[in-house]
Amino acid sequence: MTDDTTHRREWTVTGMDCAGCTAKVVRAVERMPGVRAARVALMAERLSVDLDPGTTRSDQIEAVVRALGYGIAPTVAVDDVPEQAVRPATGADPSWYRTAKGRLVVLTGLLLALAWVVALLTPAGGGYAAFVAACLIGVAPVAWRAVAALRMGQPFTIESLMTIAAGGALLIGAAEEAALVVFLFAVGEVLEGVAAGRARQGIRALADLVPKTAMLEQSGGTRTVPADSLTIGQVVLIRPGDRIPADGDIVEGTSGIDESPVTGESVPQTRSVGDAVFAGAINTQAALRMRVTREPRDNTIARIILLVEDAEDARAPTERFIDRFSRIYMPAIIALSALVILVPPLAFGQDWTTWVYRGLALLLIGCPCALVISVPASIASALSAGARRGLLMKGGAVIEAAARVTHVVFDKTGTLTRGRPVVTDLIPAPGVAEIDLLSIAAGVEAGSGHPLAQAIVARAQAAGVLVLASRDARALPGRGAVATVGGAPAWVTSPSHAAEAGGVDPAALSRVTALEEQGRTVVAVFRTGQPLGLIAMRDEPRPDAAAAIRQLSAMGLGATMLTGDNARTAAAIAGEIRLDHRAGMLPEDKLTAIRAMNRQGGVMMVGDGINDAPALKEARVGIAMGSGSDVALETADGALLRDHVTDAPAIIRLARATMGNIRQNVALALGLKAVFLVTTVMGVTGLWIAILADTGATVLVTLNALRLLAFDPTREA
Ligand SMILES: Nc1ncnc2c1ncn2[C@@H]1O[C@H](COP(=O)(O)OP(=O)(O)OP(=O)(O)O)[C@@H](O)[C@H]1O
Ligand SMILES: [Zn+2]
Repeated sequence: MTDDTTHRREWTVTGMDCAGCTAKVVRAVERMPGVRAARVALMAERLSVDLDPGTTRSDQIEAVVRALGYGIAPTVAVDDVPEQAVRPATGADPSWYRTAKGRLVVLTGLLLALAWVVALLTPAGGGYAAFVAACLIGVAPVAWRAVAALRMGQPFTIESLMTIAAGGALLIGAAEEAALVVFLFAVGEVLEGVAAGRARQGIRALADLVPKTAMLEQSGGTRTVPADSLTIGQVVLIRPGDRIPADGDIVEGTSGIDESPVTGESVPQTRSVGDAVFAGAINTQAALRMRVTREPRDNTIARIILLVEDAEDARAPTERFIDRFSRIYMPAIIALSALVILVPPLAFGQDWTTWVYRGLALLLIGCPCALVISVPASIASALSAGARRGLLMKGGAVIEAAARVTHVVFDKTGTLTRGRPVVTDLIPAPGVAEIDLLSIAAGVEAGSGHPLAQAIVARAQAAGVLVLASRDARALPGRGAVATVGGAPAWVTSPSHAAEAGGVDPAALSRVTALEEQGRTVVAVFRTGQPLGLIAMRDEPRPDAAAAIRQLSAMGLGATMLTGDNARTAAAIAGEIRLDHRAGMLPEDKLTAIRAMNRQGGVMMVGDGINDAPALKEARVGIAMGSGSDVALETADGALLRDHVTDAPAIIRLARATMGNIRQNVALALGLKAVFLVTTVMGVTGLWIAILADTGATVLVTLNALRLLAFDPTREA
């Protein structure tokens, strides 16, 4: 996005409570010269701007945002000082009474109380003047913000509606009510801020998991250093009970690691020398030494937080609809209120004061805060509720698509099965020694990352067999691998591919069938025209795979296993887990199958992301499973960080609950508006009820969204 003259800059902006606020900031900044694009992440309180610093300086942008009534401070200049690109772990929001909006509540409240006292003591009308004063002083900062927005080309803001309504009320002599409205408006703003802050904290809590300091090993002992100063290759000491300060590999010690903060996995895992551990996890038992493998800002948890925060930008279609709706809604209400003020007195000779009053109250109904916050509040709560259990979704669009899924497709290896096949049978061809079969096969597979390859190499190492050196190693996707071993090309492939190449002796094929019917995967090893034998492996289904499929069908969802493995092995495994399957699929077959299913409805594909990234992309919703797959987190639409198959139904449950919550919120916000629209025009409710209704709706909507934080998607309904 950024070219030579454009730089991306980021700020933390405080005081934004709803999408109305973010729109105001974005529109104001985007009008400035030299600004290519401006984006605001509401829950992350982040403004990022691509700008040409030669045309507009950062402090000019800051001045504009401040004029609108928000706080602003630079976070990072991503491409200017990359080494500082660590977001400060911000703590909780400041207490409400320390914010500008909080001070306005105190001020307007005191003025109102004072005016009431004056009114009691001076029945002759001194009270009226006191209410006028209270209203004017209270509305001044609001009017100031309205003027700032107006100067930036935004006439219709909540502040401008407020200012007109309060000013109009004064003109028709309703000073007491005007002062009350100003006070209630200030209270509402604070309540909205508190509610939005609660939603934010769920995400921030993740950042607080990484300890601030680390014990760096140096010649002559350890030294306490800030955790975000660690660099790759440094060795740190982690005492039992400590949190791990960075992603790294253990170089000394064995301990139980509680990864629940990062992945949601609640059972501590035993980790030992050579194993990877994540920043934020807790070392439960023994002291460990660990070598840092990732810069602090690339830590898995830092990437999860970024993903969750940025997810807000991937807006749900519902959300975009509401944005468009509220853009029409405000002007429409203003037009309606003009009609209410003008038509009855002019056309029907009715009383001006009554209808001006009703028109002004209608203006306050025009405040779309509750409506515009209804979707992002639910989404933010859902994202952080999911993140705490290792269920990640990249934003509202993914949540919406996941809620509509009708069919779930699973990859077999590493998803429904453990992905750690174990060699069960070695069947050398006549005249071939078992050792040669194994050492040649391991030689071919040594460079491959395929789970079958790893099983063969592991078996060779365990048996103390020399792994022959190889060159020109190459994968035959969906079929096997080939390499030059000991001077001659050698293959390890599926028996069917080997049969075509003349690399299995026909007598062996019945053995293959028998092994495959037991759910084992068989590969044939051969050189040009010379069969060397068969190797059988078995990859156990994950313990919760069958439960996951049962849950999915209870939720009315279909489930299918796609595998490159042969039909008999696939049928045996699918029979154990009890789901539909399609076998013998080449990677491109998987794509075609998913494309066809996409046409019939929403398909979610769950895979380990290692060799099925294209299929994950093709599916309506692609979910990568397993914390190990770094690539997948970036390319998929979401991820299940724990190796639990039951998290697939869980993430759909979360998505469905979120969409349900959003529907409730939209209905609540629109319903309340509709009710008070009618009562206002009929004159049943007045000015201060109108403002109370808007604030009340905003608070109700946010509270309802916060219920999602407590929703446990892993529990069956
Ligand atoms: N490196 C390899 N060594 C031996 N056989 C292989 C190798 N790669 C692929 N094969 C053969 O090709 C088949 C399909 O492989 P593919 O990688 O497409 O599927 P998979 O990952 O094993 O299973 P799934 O599709 O369920 O993930 C395997 O069952 C195996 O017979
Ligand atoms: Zn707002």
